[in-house]
Amino acid sequence: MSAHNLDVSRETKEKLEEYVRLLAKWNKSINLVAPVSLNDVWSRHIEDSAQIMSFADSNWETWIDIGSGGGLPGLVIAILDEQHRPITLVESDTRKCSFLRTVKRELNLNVDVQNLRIEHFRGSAADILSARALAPLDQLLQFVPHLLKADGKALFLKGETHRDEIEVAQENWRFELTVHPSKTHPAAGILEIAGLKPRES
Ligand SMILES: C[S@@+](CC[C@H](N)C(=O)[O-])C[C@H]1O[C@@H](n2cnc3c(N)ncnc32)[C@H](O)[C@@H]1O
Repeated sequence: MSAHNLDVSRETKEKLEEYVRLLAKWNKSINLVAPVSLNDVWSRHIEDSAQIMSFADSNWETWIDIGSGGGLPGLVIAILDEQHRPITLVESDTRKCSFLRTVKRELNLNVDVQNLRIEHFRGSAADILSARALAPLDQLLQFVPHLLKADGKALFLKGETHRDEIEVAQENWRFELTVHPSKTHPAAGILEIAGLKPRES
């Protein structure tokens, strides 16, 4: 897999390639991704992040990515979105935020990097909320009422435990759920969640 397998414009391919170059460069001093995963960076990280775009309604106006780390999926979405709509990246680690701001500047991306814990974020709710490798679903859902509009959609990239996580979360929450199989990991899934309500005890 390389940027050349993605069906995007030449300019977008060049931005993705520059992002991958910066990720590999900064990863020598900050643990943005597991070093070994860089051997397969296009499939493990870029394609994995990019696949969630097709689950977002095309008319979304604002997007929040929480626990962005090295920008996965938030920066990949910002690069791929040819309408350059605003994306907020919430990340508590200051050094990772320096990386996110460097990529923003170098690639001229419409992202707002918020260096704080999600619990302290006081910005407006968004149409789309995303997270990858951040926390179990039950914990992620606690952030949704503050960060997602009532008619918005959450897209969570989950690993092989997602079925168990859904069962636990359903004890506390009611929600509309679609599980999309991951294109990059056979046991992984993308959880598309809407209409979240706390379950009454
Ligand atoms: C396992 S990493 C995943 C990073 C990225 N999403 C990815 O898939 O590579 C989790 C990230 O969430 C950040 N994080 C953890 N708890 C957070 C919180 N409460 N608020 C904001 N960021 C948080 C960590 O600093 C870390 O960068």
